[in-house]
Amino acid sequence: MIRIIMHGCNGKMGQVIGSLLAEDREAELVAGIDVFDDGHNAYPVFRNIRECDVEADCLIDFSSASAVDDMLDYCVEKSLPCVLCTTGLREEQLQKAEKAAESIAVLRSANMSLGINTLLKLLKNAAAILAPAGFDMEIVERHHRLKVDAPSGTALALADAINGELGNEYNYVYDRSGRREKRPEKEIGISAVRGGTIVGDHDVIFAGADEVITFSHTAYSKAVFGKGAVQAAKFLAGKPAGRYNMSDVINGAG
Ligand SMILES: NC(=O)c1ccc[n+]([C@@H]2O[C@H](COP(=O)([O-])OP(=O)(O)OC[C@H]3O[C@@H](n4cnc5c(N)ncnc54)[C@H](O)[C@@H]3O)[C@@H](O)[C@H]2O)c1
Ligand SMILES: O=C(O)C1=N[C@H](C(=O)O)CCC1
Repeated sequence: MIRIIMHGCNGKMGQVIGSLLAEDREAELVAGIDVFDDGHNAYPVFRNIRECDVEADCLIDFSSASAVDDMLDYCVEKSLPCVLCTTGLREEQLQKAEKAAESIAVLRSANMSLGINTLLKLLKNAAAILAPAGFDMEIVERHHRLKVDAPSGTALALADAINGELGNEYNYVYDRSGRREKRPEKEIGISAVRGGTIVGDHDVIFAGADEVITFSHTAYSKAVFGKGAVQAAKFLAGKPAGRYNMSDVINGAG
């Protein structure tokens, strides 16, 4: 059995992971960490990660950006592989995750779904053909009203996949309201919509002269993220230090 610690266990994603692992024959939740706890979980919950003394093979994190620094310190100290799913991290935190990957296995992915990870690959081909032909690129994401970070980590990852393919020459534009000028060529517009219970929609629009091609991904339930995270934890347990991503899991690398 692979023993997993759930960081952010009483949040929406933490509870999804709990339900998935309750039915899993290969992995189990051995402890949870959350600042809020009403005692309803079937595993021990610690309000402070420093208090968690439970042995485990991997940690899954769906918490809050403000909780990620302590979580990374804990994983490094305990030599615990970490599936880092929280979004909205600052640049210094991304660097800290890179540094942690020098001593433990770290898999960071803004979106654990198979669909988005496939889209990340498809976009590279599309951008390589369409951008030189003069197509403008815009990303529109839509999420539930409780989401605190904007734009979504996924929207940024989609933009990075396109930009990386194009030599990182494009600027990201989040707000055009103060501008009075035509759209420059080398930009990727990223727009965020928040409302209701939308699980997560991403449209990547390539707009050319007289034609538009749109790649759309819709998550219909949070289970798509949860399944990917559990799959990633099983993959990461026992792996040597290094930075991993969802394509390693999907391709079954190593
Ligand atoms: N990578 C993905 O596929 C993916 C999918 C969904 C959500 N997310 C991201 O995961 C994060 C959590 O999402 P959610 O919808 O579950 O949010 P949520 O607000 O429902 O849950 C977060 C939980 O973390 C807890 N928390 C806050 N500070 C903490 C701390 N210091 N220590 C321990 N626990 C703490 C909160 O009490 C809460 O229970 C967000 O950043 C979200 O964008 C990523
Ligand atoms: O519900 C959320 O919050 C989500 N966050 C991730 C992001 O920011 O991209 C993935 C989709 C759901």
